[in-house]
Amino acid sequence: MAQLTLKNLGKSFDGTDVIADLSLDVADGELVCLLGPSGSGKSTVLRMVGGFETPERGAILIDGEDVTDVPPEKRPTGMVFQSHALWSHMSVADNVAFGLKLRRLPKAEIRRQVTEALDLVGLGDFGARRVWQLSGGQQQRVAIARALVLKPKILLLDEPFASLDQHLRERLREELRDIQRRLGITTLFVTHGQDEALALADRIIVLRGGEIEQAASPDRMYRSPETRFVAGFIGSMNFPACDMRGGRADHPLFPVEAVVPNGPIELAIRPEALTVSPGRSAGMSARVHRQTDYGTHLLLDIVLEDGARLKAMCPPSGAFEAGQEVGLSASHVALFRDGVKLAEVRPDQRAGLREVAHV
Ligand SMILES: Nc1ncnc2c1ncn2[C@@H]1O[C@H](COP(=O)(O)OP(=O)(O)OP(=O)(O)O)[C@@H](O)[C@H]1O
Repeated sequence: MAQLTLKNLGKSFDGTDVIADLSLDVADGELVCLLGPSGSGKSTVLRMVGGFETPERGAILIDGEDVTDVPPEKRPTGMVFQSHALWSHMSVADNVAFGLKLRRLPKAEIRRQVTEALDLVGLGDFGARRVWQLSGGQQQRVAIARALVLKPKILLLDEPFASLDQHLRERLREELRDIQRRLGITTLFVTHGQDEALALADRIIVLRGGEIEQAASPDRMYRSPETRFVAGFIGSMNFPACDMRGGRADHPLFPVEAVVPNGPIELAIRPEALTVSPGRSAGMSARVHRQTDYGTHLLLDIVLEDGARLKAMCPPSGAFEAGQEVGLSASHVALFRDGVKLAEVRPDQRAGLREVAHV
């Protein structure tokens, strides 16, 4: 199918750099999610790839061919927007057929391709309906069919499911993933939902202030965030602070040995990496402040003696009471200083935690 290359892209609005110098390779058939907070430049990157914004610097290549100055309608890209921009008075089939008509394909061929595209998104029987007669999820499926019917080399989606309720969003996400795999189409998907990115992507690109903060598989992004920003942005994370002295973090609950220069650090601990047991911790008192039952797990809000708050995930069977004193231990801790990861440590039977990976 197709490979996408972004080379040193730069874009500013009103004299302010929104994208400073962004380079990215998307492999043939890969689904890449651009993830980041509002205003981080995700849509701007996508719109530049689609030809709706012009970069001031850099180049966009599709299969090695420079398309930077090619207008959107001539690019081998198909775009799906959050607001699907369908013509509500027209039939579903006519909406999907629109681009093919512009290409002046024979009528019978248009009908065949429209049917094929609607079948692909599970709307084979809906061709004659008016768009306004469809649900939000069905309308978004039509928008995807309309993009795919033109057989683009690259599929671009800008928060396509953001306006749908959670169940529908999850279903459409799975359907899109199936379609994308079946077609093997190279895809760039913009979202600010980390769960969406974790569920969909082959690779996640976290954008922050128009720059790539980290690029990694969902698994790696979750298990081994490289920066404090990514650690806090993806999933839930506790960040108890302490000092590093003589190769030892002096946190009373989470003593960590690591080759890290002395000075203040933050320990990054996932709620599911904390083990909570009844009784008092050796180093410092910790009490359950609140317990929320999510069915699949309990989420404990724990207050430490020094006032710090931690979230801990427990099996649904291990209920605690508010105010109960508990013991805590961590199975995986990363050390951050000035926003950057210094080391990652896992437990050791002899001495609590010791360093296993030094970054
Ligand atoms: N046409 C425009 N004119 C002026 N500023 C713009 C324009 N488009 C985007 N911007 C600015 O560029 C920055 C990046 O915007 P962009 O829409 O790419 O971010 P985003 O990460 O997609 O955010 P969101 O998740 O809110 O859609 C923002 O500060 C935005 O205000």
